[in-house]
Amino acid sequence: LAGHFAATSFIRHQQARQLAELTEVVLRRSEFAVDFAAASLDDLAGRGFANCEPAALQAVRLHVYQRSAIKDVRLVNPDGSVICSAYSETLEFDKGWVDRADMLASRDKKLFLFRVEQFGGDALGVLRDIDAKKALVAILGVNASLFDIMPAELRAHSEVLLSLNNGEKLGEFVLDADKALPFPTDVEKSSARYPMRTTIRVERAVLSTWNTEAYWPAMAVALGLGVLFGVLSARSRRMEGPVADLDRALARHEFKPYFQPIFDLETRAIKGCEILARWQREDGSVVPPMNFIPLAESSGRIQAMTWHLLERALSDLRPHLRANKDFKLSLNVVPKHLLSAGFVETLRRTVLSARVSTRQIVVEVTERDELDDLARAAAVVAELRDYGFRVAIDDVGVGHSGLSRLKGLGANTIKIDKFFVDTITLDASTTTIVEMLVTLARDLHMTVVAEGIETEEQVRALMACGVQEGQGYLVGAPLPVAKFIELLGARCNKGVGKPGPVSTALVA
Ligand SMILES: Nc1nc2c(ncn2[C@@H]2O[C@@H]3COP(=O)(O)O[C@H]4[C@@H](O)[C@H](n5cnc6c(=O)[nH]c(N)nc65)O[C@@H]4COP(=O)(O)O[C@H]3[C@H]2O)c(=O)[nH]1
Repeated sequence: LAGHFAATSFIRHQQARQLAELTEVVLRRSEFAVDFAAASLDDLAGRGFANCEPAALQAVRLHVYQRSAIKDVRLVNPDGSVICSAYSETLEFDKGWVDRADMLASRDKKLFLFRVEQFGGDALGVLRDIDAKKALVAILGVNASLFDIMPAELRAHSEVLLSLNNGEKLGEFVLDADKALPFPTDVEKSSARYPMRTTIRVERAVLSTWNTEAYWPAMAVALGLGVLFGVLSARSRRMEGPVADLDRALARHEFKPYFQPIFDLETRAIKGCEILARWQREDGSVVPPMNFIPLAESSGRIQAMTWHLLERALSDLRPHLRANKDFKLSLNVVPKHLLSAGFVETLRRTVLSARVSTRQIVVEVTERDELDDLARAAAVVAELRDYGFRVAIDDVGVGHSGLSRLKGLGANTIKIDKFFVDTITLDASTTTIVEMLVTLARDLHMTVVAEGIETEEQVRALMACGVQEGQGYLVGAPLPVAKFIELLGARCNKGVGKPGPVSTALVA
């Protein structure tokens, strides 16, 4: 009975977690769309197009044409009334245009959101103050496909909604709009940055069948856990702290750089690689980074580990880096380390003493944790770039920062998370997001790298969105140095320029 109870509550807990994650995804995508609109308006204002001159309006129309999510751009007075519109004919379709007083303020005090009713449908107005006399408004079609994320079993029994904090609906994904869901349960998340929230509404009855195939495994786990708990608690009394383990491993140089190729999607030429840490224990077992990076970070060991990995990687790949000056080596750096005193100087010294050009080193900063002090981070990025280093923002799209923050950072490259690559061939919503990212990257003169590419189909979909570089098992998993060099050699002998078949991929 205890096993049954544990298994059922495990499944309920899993379901609640999955629904909360899906709601979070919808919220992130919606924030992303607003970020995109705001960045587009900033770009127009920065280029001096916030006026009604025919040449400016023509430039704005071109801008709108290139961004399918943005339907129109208007110049407005401080009270919100329209001065002129990129597409003046759309003005007559407006069904009520709200005053400034009825627009909702964002955390960024120069950005307001409101609902626009157009063509009988809902759209989102994003107002950006330019100066005391004028503001720009982007009308954003909150594409229903942005929310097309529900698993197949739930699609017909759920709704995905986006609304403003005043309750007005901005967009929804519903299979049958005429049919209300019987006995729904709601999971809701509000944005911290924008006055809006997302809701996933699911028919309660389908939850009793969703994922219940996990019942017997969960039951087995529940029973097994009882035994394990006894064993573990006995063992933990004998165990030393895990931080001591880390220190010992550092002293014994057990942290090894593995290398994952970064390739040109069209030619499949290997343009560089990312260093990914592995802990190679004395007994030969290999521990993945997620099992020790968080601890290394919280215990302050991440800095020593990062420098060790870089030195080792530079020495492993020095002949290749010196022979091929276009080859780039990417290193993961956590925000805290990036902002620590002496980071740039130590990096420069380490790279120069290996006699490698700073131009070949890419500092990858993860965006998963919020970069609290954006101004300081931007100053460090500027200093790095002055010395010739390149800077990439990792995990874009799943992290905490908005695109406007990314823009302020001044990095060279955006890395699109595997999360988006996984679904790009499955749902239209991912394509919309990736297209937005690529457009924005192009505006900001940034390059885009997609992570976690496993299939040719994904390569084709990413290329169609304008992505040029990627990494993933399709060409190579993270490899120990000998295997990585073997892969580089095999590629050179084969000659690049033609897509490499999957058979040339190596696994660690
Ligand atoms: N299923 C699948 N997975 C793929 C594919 N291509 C790449 N991956 C995995 O995706 C992760 C990409 O690295 P990341 O986003 O930088 O994410 C990294 C990075 O954030 C962190 N990390 C790894 N090494 C270091 C390090 O030296 N320093 C720091 N600070 N973080 C590190 O740990 C994360 C996880 O690293 P890994 O486990 O090596 O996982 C790597 C890589 O092995 C694919 O086609 N399919």
